Amino acid sequence: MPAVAEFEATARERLDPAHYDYFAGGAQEEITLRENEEAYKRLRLIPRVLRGSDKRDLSVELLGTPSSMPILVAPTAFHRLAHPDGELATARAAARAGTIMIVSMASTTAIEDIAAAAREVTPDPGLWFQLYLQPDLEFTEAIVRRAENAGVKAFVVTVDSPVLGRRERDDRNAFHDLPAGLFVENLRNIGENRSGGNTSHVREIVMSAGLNWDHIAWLRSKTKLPVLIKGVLHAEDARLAVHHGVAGVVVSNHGGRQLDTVPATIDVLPEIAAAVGGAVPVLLDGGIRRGTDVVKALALGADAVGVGRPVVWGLAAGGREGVSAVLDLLRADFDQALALCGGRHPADLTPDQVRR
Ligand SMILES: Cc1cc2nc3c(=O)[nH]c(=O)nc-3n(C[C@H](O)[C@H](O)[C@H](O)COP(=O)(O)O)c2cc1C
Ligand SMILES: CC(C)CC(=O)C(=O)O
Repeated sequence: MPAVAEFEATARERLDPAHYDYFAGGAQEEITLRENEEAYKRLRLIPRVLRGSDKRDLSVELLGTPSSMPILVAPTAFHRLAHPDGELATARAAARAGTIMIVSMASTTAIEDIAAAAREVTPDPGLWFQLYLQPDLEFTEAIVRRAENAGVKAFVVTVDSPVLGRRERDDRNAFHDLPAGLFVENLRNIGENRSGGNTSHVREIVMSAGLNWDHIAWLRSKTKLPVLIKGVLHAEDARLAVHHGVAGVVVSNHGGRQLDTVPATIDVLPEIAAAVGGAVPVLLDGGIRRGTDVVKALALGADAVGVGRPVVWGLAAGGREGVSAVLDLLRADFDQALALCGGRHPADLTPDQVRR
């Protein structure tokens, strides 16, 4: 079974170089981008023995959503740049794998169509929706309603993007707009009354540096669904998140695409897990490429991990089949690493099994 790196190599051959750079790249010198993967290579695993690790069960439940494994599809934008089937292919593959797909608000397919594709595969797919809270709260609320009506089961608010990071590859390639015919479909036809009745109007996503905890309280007052925040790196922010009633925390540096030189997520996970103290689920993404990476993250306190680029590489390499192949590969790799560590279930892994 090919490794994630081989899917990346195939994707690179198939993609327009500017689009490959958009997916692959990080902010500025890409120190954090590299660090996310390098940090795992510095960690060593200590297996437990004679624990009867047959009959493994990889399934978890996160905030009421069951998942066949603790490996989720992290939200990534613009899947139709990677493959013509775009998010439809990703959603079908995630549904087939029985795992949660966190749909990016910046998807190039409407959430209703994504949900319909997933439902072709399974009646009750685990779809969550990532939000960039827009300064126009009425507009944001309309997106929230739209996603709820499509059947999403949680909202994941990205909080690491008060402004967009500077991606120098995109600057060099002058890649700043979607090609003709591709749109951020979730922002189509929302608030048309205020834009003069133009029904094909698609607004641009704006990053809002003005966001604060009151906006999280506002969102919680507008939806009964769990609200997670994504992009936490400071233990005090994790504590504040619990204090403010957030349902879950995603330890993320946006795959090294926002503030460069922040640490690898795996390196801040222990302090964040300690700060949260089990009050809410802790998820992590960034640099997960192997089953042993998943094992390390779970051992150090994550309830589940997200994969961003590996899914995009699978999509670009082979559409739905490619995404399925990547998810199957990560599942098999994790299952094997878990067995080798003496675990039967994700929760069996403990911090003493990881050494620096
Ligand atoms: C091409 C690309 C697009 C992304 N788009 C979004 C997005 O729309 N919303 C978001 O919250 N995070 C976005 N992210 C960040 C991912 O959710 C995730 O944090 C990151 O990809 C994890 O790192 P990995 O790619 O090493 O797995 C994006 C990442 C990439 C690579
Ligand atoms: C629309 C974008 C801002 C998507 C994103 O989060 C990213 O490219 O990292």
